[in-house]
Amino acid sequence: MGIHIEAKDGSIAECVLLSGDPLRAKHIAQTYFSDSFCYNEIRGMYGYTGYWNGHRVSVQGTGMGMPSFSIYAHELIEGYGVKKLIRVGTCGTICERAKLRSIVIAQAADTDSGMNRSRFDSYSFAPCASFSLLQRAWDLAMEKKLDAVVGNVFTSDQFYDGKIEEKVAIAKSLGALAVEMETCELYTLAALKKVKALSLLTVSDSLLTLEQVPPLERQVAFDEMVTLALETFFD
Ligand SMILES: O=P(O)(O)O[C@H]1O[C@H](CO)[C@@H](O)[C@H]1O
Ligand SMILES: O=c1cc[nH]c(=O)[nH]1
Repeated sequence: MGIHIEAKDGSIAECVLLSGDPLRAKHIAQTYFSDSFCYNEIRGMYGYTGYWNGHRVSVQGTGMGMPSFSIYAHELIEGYGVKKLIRVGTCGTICERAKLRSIVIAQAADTDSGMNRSRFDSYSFAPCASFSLLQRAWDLAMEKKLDAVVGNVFTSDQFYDGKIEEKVAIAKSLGALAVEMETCELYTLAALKKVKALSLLTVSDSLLTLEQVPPLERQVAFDEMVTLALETFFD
């Protein structure tokens, strides 16, 4: 039992899906898992364990931004022995290749966050996906002919950022595909704690055209990404 997760020992699977929105986590458990139960309600940050195609799996809400995400990922790994984590999130596209509802498979993450400067001082760590998960997700996405792209993302510290246009221009010029708020911390914690991690992101809006998917779809939809994540764990 941790400060933010009240699950009993042994009640969280080794493979965990991570969603910023706790209601997306609830929806995933209700839609994809059999025999599921809710192991966490602290702060309304739902976590569920169940079975997918006979495999034991969990899903946990993380909240938005690296500090919130970090608390849940830390407690899952240190307190409950979680070994593989796949984020199933949303992102804003900043490139022509990723359209609304495309899946972005995050190979690595740029950031404007100060968290890794605080951790590593002048050492500039490169947060990147676990290659085995990345390769499997990519191969599956191609096999299934999904509208998926692989590349870097920009993990931003602020959603409403007065300097977002300048930052996106830099990120875009360096080849980043999309903006979101957690992947850098996921990949950093995975390296520090020797676990495997991948970030899959469905494009919910465009910073280029300002199009958006409707809010309910952002909360519950994105079936292709969730199925891809589960198949990546258990292929
Ligand atoms: O949909 P989630 O997983 O929350 O991800 C994205 O959406 C939130 C911003 O609206 C941030 O957490 C960002 O990373
Ligand atoms: O962080 C995020 C997530 C979705 N869309 C954005 O523009 N930013």
